[in-house]
Amino acid sequence: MNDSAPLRRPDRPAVLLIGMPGCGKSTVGKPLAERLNVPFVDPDLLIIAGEGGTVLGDVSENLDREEFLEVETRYNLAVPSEPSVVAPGGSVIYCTPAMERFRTFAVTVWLDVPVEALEPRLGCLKERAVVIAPGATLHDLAAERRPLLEQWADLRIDAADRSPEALVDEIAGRLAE
Ligand SMILES: Nc1ncnc2c1ncn2[C@@H]1O[C@H](COP(=O)(O)OP(=O)(O)OP(=O)(O)O)[C@@H](O)[C@H]1O
Ligand SMILES: O=C(O)C1=C[C@@H](O)[C@@H](O)[C@H](O)C1
Ligand SMILES: [Mg+2]
Repeated sequence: MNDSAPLRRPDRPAVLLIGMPGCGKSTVGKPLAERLNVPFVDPDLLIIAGEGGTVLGDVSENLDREEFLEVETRYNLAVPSEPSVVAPGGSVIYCTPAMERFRTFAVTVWLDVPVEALEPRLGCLKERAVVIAPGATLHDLAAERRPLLEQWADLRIDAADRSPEALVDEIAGRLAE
């Protein structure tokens, strides 16, 4: 990731949002897609629809970590390589084959939100099926994921204390640079 490099990548028509669970990928992704006039894709919703259940926890409850990530990888590999805004679950950064494929057609934007702001946003981590080791805290998870987020991101957005509308403005502006 190089924060100062020009971002516009005409050969990459999609935008992939990454970040910690609850950072706002789904919330920001939808209006961003409207602004860019492209479809919005939330692979978590496709997983629920395809695997059955009403929340991701219904899908993950009988799967171990690796089995769940295999399911997540499979659904993310099936996202069309077309103009779109894609907002997968935060754990997509562990799905290396899917991330490598996204890199061929999407600019990856990391919504960076501090743990203190995430805690009140996140309800039940189990219902959300957050991929977190037993006994680990959100701080532990953020420390584990930060290097991966840095590795995959083309652009990091400081998304603390900012409305979804303000984030859409900033991301759309950076994409147009
Ligand atoms: N910029 C923001 N300001 C305040 N609250 C926000 C903001 N973005 C999202 N939220 C709230 O945070 C919660 C989680 O947001 P969201 O579901 O979009 O996160 P996510 O990044 O998609 O998480 P996941 O990785 O679990 O899919 C929601 O209740 C949403 O309303
Ligand atoms: O960041 C995470 O670990 C996750 C976030 C959820 O939205 C889901 O995508 C998934 O169950 C895991
Ligand atoms: Mg989401």
